[in-house]
Amino acid sequence: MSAPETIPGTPDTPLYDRVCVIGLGLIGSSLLRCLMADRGLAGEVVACDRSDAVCARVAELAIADRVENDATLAVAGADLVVLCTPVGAYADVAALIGPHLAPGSTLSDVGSVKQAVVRDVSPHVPDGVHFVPGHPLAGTEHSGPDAGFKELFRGRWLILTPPPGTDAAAVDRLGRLWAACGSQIEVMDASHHDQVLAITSHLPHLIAYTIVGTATDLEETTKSEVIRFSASGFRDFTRIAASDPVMWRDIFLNNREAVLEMIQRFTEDLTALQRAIRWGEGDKLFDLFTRTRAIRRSIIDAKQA
Ligand SMILES: NC(=O)C1=CN([C@@H]2O[C@H](COP(=O)(O)OP(=O)(O)OC[C@H]3O[C@@H](n4cnc5c(N)ncnc54)[C@H](O)[C@@H]3O)[C@@H](O)[C@H]2O)C=CC1
Ligand SMILES: O=C(O)C(=O)Cc1ccc(O)cc1
Repeated sequence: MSAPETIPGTPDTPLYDRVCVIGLGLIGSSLLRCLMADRGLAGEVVACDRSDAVCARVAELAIADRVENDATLAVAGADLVVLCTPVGAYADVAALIGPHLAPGSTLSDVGSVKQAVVRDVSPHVPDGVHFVPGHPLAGTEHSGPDAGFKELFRGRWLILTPPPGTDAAAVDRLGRLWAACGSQIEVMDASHHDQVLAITSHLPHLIAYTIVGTATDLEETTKSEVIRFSASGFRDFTRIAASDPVMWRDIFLNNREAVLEMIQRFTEDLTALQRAIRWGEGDKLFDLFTRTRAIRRSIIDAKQA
């Protein structure tokens, strides 16, 4: 699906009458900021988090019309509810809010995995509520409501994974909301999403956690040198390895099959490189590094096109 050309809504006739965002960290608070900046998207913006401190901070930042600590009250009368908690909390949150979702409303999310989300949330979605899972391919290593910003989704992909048979109008309407936040929309099935994200996002994060963990386990003197002299390669890994531990624990536990398959393939390729280094097979190293450089260049070219 390409970005729709129609104007998403106006303050008089907004795209959704009431949008409720549950989980007010980096992603939830960025979405709130987008909704508050464009009053054609939501007539009323309701924010909900289980943490009193987070609710208080969101009220202070004034990035919602109303802040609710109780999710059952927060979702009442909303025609769009977006789950923005770590995915490990989805089953509990869905069980809690399911009976309170308005008929005809849409339930969505921003979770980094999609098959487990369908597994955990679908059983709690009442008949007549449209369930349209989503994933913005946009983020940082920071967490919490202060980390969010309204430009986060600009120029980034937003993947929707509606289960077969989902109402097309509900999918289109949600796509228009994200397009208005600056995202480019793609629709795919949940299992394909999880395969693609396992190699493009989940494995890179696992490698970063591993490298930084390995450096941390080095003896004290070497460790302090690593920190002191860390060049850009290692520094990039430390940025990614600073990502939220709860969120990433939940991602790996909930995309187990695809991640394990990618680890297997990666391990085999790493072993091949290990052999090439051991036996001085410079051609093999050169050939691989030449191919990977071409991939990097094609990504940059595609971005500039
Ligand atoms: N951080 C990133 O770069 C990206 C994250 N995502 C997805 O977005 C979701 C949220 O991630 P972040 O915003 O980074 O997390 P975050 O850690 O910044 O915020 C999560 C918020 O959820 C709240 N929360 C946790 N359990 C809750 C519950 N049971 N009920 C109500 N609130 C609850 C926490 O109090 C916290 O305020 C995750 O599912 C993640 O996979 C998607 C794209 C990028
Ligand atoms: O900070 C980075 O480099 C990221 O990769 C952010 C990110 C984290 C999780 C996602 O599901 C999508 C994007």
